[in-house]
Amino acid sequence: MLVTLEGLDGSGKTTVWEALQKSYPDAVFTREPTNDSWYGDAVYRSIEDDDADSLAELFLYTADHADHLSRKIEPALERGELVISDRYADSRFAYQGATLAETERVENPLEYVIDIHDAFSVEPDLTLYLDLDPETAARRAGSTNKFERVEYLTAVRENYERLCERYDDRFVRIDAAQSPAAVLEDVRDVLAATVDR
Ligand SMILES: Nc1ncnc2c1ncn2[C@@H]1O[C@H](COP(=O)(O)OP(=O)(O)OP(=O)(O)O)[C@@H](O)[C@H]1O
Ligand SMILES: Cc1cn([C@H]2C[C@H](O)[C@@H](COP(=O)(O)O)O2)c(=O)[nH]c1=O
Repeated sequence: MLVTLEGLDGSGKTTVWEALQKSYPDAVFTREPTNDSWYGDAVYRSIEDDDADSLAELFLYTADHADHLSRKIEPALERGELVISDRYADSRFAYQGATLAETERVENPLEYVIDIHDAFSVEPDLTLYLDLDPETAARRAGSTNKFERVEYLTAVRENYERLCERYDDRFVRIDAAQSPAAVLEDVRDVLAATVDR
């Protein structure tokens, strides 16, 4: 089973992902951008580049995703393991969908990014969406990179809203404005009802 954690920068995904490692010791914990491949290194270089080309950046993230799938996720799923990923393809849909809209490079940016993935990606079974307002998200994240701006995060959140509607069979919204303990409790309840069933 593939479970993904999604949300704005600072919404608390990594905090939850780290806490879950104790509860699911046999699961494969992974993340995007990856932090163990040169594809991931290239993505991080692009994140630091304020002038990165928006389409080139989309394809760097997507290359990292393709490698992540074939090298780690698909083999784990074939072994019947639980995979929990801190960010996944929906981050691309939401973030690069917003970047491409800002730079007006393609028509229907969200559809464009989704279509690129359709041919090869694996859809998650469950997506835990940590929903938080952009102001709190940017403050928590510390506005350390070009993505962590309130205006941009507002557009990203609007895309996540579209994804919640489109993929309502797998998206579960968690109120990420709660205390860390309350967020984790909600996450554990959802996992208990799906993964542990
Ligand atoms: N529920 C919460 N309430 C208040 N602060 C929180 C909460 N969850 C996490 N934080 C704090 O907010 C900051 C960002 O948390 P975290 O790194 O888990 O977010 P993230 O969604 O993984 O961010 P990013 O996508 O930027 O990596 C950290 O300082 C963390 O301690
Ligand atoms: C996977 C992915 C990520 N991003 C953005 C979101 C963040 O601002 C950075 C790095 O992610 P982290 O969780 O804070 O380490 O990258 C993106 O724009 N598109 C993606 O596909």
